[in-house]
Amino acid sequence: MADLKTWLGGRSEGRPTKRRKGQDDDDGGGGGSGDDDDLGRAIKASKLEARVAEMDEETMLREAIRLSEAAVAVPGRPMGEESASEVNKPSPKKKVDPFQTSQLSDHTDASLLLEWPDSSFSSKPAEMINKLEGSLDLLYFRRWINAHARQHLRSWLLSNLAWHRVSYTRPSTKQRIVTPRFTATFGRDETGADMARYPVKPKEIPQVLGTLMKKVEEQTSARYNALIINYYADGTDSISYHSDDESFLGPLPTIASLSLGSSRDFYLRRKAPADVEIPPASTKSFSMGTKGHGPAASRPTEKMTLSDGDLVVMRGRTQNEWEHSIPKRANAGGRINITFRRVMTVAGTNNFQRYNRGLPSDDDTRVYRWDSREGRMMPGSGGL
Ligand SMILES: O=C(O)CCC(=O)C(=O)O
Ligand SMILES: [Fe+2]
Repeated sequence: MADLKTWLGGRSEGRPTKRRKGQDDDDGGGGGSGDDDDLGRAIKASKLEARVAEMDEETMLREAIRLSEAAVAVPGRPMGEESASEVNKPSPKKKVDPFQTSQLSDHTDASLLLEWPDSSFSSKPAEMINKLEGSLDLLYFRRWINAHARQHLRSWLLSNLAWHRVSYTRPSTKQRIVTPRFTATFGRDETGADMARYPVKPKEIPQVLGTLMKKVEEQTSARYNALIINYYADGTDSISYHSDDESFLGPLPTIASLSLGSSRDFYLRRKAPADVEIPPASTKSFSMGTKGHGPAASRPTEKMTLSDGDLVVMRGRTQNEWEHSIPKRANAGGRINITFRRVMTVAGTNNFQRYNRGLPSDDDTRVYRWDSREGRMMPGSGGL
């Protein structure tokens, strides 16, 4: 077993997690800033912020299911920044629509969204975030999309997309998982496979998103063919620690992630190298790849805040050696995140459909649409 100090500071090869996209959708929590010196302070702070960091895996799962069910039952907050005093108030009775989606849906600047002129984007060069000998390799374009364009994009997404709240029963534990966020998925088959090989046919990438994807490709020097769009209604929605390191994304996948709406913490945590033993998370029979308490809490972490318009690109060995998460928070309004990635196989695309759009056999096959009068997602029909 490698010495922990060496592991914290030194070179190591990561070990891919066994989680697939969307599996065990509890909340990771935990983490902190990346430098070893700051680690204790950061962990303490992050534990205060994310109470789930203290829970064992089983409790986290139960809590996640409870919270995500509550998030469906309780009206979510509309997107936009909120003052602290507004948080935890009962849902407002009057219509609150800070994105003015009702007004914009008729007046959405179609030419802006279809052509995406260069003036919609910041020309500032990316900040490069490189840690632990390049194992973490990020490009960070703050406020990449300008305010006008991102408002139109948000409105367009909310007005036009059909969203899913995927639920499924985990085969190993028979536990019912409700993913604590809404998702929409689009993709393009580039394998030339017979469409019969897709139990759920990938949805064609809408033109607005296809042209945006081209801009992201130019900016990030990579090619993509699959989009996962996440909508986090409020701070109870989250994505737990995971890596997008599935083999169908290729050996060193580049994943670009665009944020719209309320700011959220984005935590990255180094995986345990293959030669470091991680004690089990609890005495219960839960095993979640490299997740766990104890040494997990002392892994190098990097904490960022992703704000409206920010574009982050995870490159190189990042997915192999690090995990990332959006932890639950008390204070958060609505947020949309669009991830761009390149899926290489039919099985990969089917995996995305499974974990982001559900299957006809799932409990909840409802489609959700944004209701601008209610200011939240409601079961509905239609949409892209
Ligand atoms: O919401 C985010 O910023 C992260 C989403 C993510 O990690 C994913 O969809 O794989
Ligand atoms: Fe991810």
